[in-house]
Amino acid sequence: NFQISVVTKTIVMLLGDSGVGKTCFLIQFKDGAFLSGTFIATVGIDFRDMNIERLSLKVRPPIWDTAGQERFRSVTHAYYRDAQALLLLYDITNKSSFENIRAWLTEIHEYAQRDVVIMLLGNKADVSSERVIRSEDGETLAREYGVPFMETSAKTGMNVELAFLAIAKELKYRAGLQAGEPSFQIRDYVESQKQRPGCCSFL
Ligand SMILES: Nc1nc2c(ncn2[C@@H]2O[C@H](COP(=O)(O)OP(=O)(O)OP(=O)(O)O)[C@@H](O)[C@H]2O)c(=O)[nH]1
Repeated sequence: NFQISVVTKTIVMLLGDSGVGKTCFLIQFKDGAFLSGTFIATVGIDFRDMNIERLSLKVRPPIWDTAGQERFRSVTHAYYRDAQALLLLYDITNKSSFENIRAWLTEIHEYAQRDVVIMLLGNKADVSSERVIRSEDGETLAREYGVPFMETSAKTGMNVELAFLAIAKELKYRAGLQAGEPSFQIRDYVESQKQRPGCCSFL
C-alpha cells in the first residue's frame, strides 16, 4: 500500500545550534521528563524510535536528534535528504542561536528534500528572565520563510507535543490520510493551538 509506506518511512529530525535543547525536547516528548544539570552534547546523530500513536494518529516516525556542534555537521548533512520533517530550534536566551537560524535554513535548502516540512521553535521559553529574543522576532523570521513558529519549553513541556502533532497531521494530510480535513494548513493549526509564554498553567 503506497500511502502506508509513505507514512512508515517518515523521519523527523531535530536541528539547531548546540545547547538549544534538542535532546531535552525529545526526552520531554518521549518520556514527559526533563533532565536538568549536566549537559551532554550529542555526538553525530542519536537515533530514537518514536511512537506518535498515543496521539491517536497512527504515525510512527523515527525521530533523529542531531548534534548542533559544527564538527558533526557533515554527519548530519548525509541524513537531511531522508527527513520528511525538520524541527529547527533556537534558544530564546541565546542570541547567536537565533542569528544562526538563517544559516540552518540555507543548509536545509541545500541538503533536504524540497517539500520537507519545517517548523521553527524558540525553545527555553520558561526562562523569561534571561530572554533576549522576543516572540515577535521569531514570528517575523518564520513569516519570512513561510514556516510555522511557536515558542516551546523542553522543561515545562509547553508546545512540545503540539510540535510533533502538527507535523504528524501535515504529513498525514499530504499522504491523503487526513479524512475530514480537506484543507489542513499547518501554520493556521499551530497558530490556533499553541500556548503563549506567560499564559495558562505552564509558566
Ligand atoms: N530552562 C530550560 N533549559 C533547557 C531547556 N531545554 C534544554 N535546556 C537545558 O539546555 C542544555 C542543553 O540541552 P540539550 O538538549 O542537551 O541541547 P542540544 O541542543 O541537544 O545540544 P547538542 O546535543 O550539543 O546539539 C541542558 O543543560 C538543558 O538542561 C528548556 O526548555 N528550558
